[in-house]
Amino acid sequence: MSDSEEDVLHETVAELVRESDKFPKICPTQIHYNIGGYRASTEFLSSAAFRLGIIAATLSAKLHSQPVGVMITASHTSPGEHVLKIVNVLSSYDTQKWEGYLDQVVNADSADELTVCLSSIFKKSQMPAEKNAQVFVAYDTRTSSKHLVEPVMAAAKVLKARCVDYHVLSTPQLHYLVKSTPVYNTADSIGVPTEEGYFHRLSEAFHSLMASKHVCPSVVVDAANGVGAVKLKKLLKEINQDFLQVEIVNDHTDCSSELTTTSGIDYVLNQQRPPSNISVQKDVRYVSFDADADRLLYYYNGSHSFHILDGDKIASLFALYLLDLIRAAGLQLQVGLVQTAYANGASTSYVQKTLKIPVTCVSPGLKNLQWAAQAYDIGIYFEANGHGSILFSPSALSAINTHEVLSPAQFNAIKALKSVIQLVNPACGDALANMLLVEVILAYKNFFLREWNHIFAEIPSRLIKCDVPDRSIYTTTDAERKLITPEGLQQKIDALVAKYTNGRAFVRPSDTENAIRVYAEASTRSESEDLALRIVELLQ
Ligand SMILES: CC(=O)N[C@H]1[C@@H](OP(=O)(O)O)O[C@H](CO)[C@@H](O)[C@@H]1O
Ligand SMILES: [Mg+2]
Repeated sequence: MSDSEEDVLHETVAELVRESDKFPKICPTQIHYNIGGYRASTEFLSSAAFRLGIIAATLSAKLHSQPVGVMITASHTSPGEHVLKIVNVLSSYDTQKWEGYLDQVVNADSADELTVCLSSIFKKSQMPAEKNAQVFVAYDTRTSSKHLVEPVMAAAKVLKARCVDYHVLSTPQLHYLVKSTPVYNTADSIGVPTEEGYFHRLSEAFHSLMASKHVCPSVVVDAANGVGAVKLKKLLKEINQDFLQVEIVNDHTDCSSELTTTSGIDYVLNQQRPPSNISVQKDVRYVSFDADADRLLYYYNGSHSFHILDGDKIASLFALYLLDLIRAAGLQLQVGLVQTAYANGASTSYVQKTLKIPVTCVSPGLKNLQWAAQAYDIGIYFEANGHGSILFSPSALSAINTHEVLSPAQFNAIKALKSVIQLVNPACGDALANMLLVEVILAYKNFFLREWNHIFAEIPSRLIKCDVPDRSIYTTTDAERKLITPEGLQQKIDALVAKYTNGRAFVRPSDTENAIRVYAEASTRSESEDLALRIVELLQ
């Protein structure tokens, strides 16, 4: 670094540190960037947002002006809390290193510490030379979310980055905007980089896939009083009503209201019942989103019971459809499924034994699933909680785009594959896109939810969250399915599991909450419950 560059670096760091005084760090404890981003009380996050803005701009400069997104979302947090997430880049680019930088900067306590930290990071990344960084910010509908935009913008301004405030967006929309913005004019043209471009991409693909179907499904969507309500209404304006009828409930968009605690995916999954204000009618299908609209699940009332179609069922449905299309097109492409240990064992068996495609199990967290999905030509990845998408490798895209079609059936299959590529979100789970794809497949298969549900029967399972004083004593291996420490505990769990028919269980520390999660499967509901509770006793 030349002397003049050193001078610029010192000046910039000094200016950033001065500016950071406007967003003082008041959080008494350290916070860590984990698989869900930074999650903390809103009042603690304004300093984190400023410092995250610095890292976002630095990262963008390092990536030759590729935009870096900052999403401010309430997602599944309780009122008074927020999540700050770096969008897109951190799942693919030197994750550990940059997450480490982030934590150092965000947790620096004094001006001196911040100065040392920033100087070191800037030196390592050859900043702050004029590099035309770009930072895109967006927030969800929670009233307090937009207050965290200002600190991000302030940081970007000091670093002379181009900072765009996209206002209210769903998390997957911001991913789309970051991913579709051309850099170096070599955009792989996933679509026009505007919100309209996003809606157009979805509606065009959906219309093309539904064109030959003679059904008009009717769906009730619980938008969890989140951003999905606003965005789904916009999308529906572009969707031909002959193809899909949607009624939206829980569409209050200030999700600090009490209502979020009785709606949305997490409520439905944890309580195993519909949102409290929905009375589920027989033969109607229902969907719940989470508050930032990157996750979804379906449910319905059968003759005697309530059934949830979660991420495992959605992933299996996607696999079933893609295999059909690939076969019909006459393509040789390897489809694989990526899951976490929370995937129901029956879904893993179904995909491996019935669909005969490989399954990879990875640690929870979408970025882990996305990495693993890259190993396949077409990698379907889903967490049981409804978060997932499909990744098409560059060679799969090229094979599909250049395939020589020999019959009308092959032509139709290739056309459908191209539309699926257009429909799914290339960067993350997307409740809107995935709902449209589910509807396409149900129409194609002539399935109602019952038929879809019956592709396999879940092994009864139970998930329990245990609060513990110190989760750091729990360490794991094998995609977080086995405990290394506390010593001897895994052997005790194995001994318990062996006593149950179809028993499977694991214990892991949560990455996002100060808790331990216990998951158990066994042949009957009461046995899975019993196994989980006996493991909880072991922990205590
Ligand atoms: C059992 C479960 O649902 N775990 C969730 C949860 O992770 P934990 O590490 O279990 O807290 O939050 C993650 C981030 O949103 C998500 O990726 C993951 O699936
Ligand atoms: Mg979410």
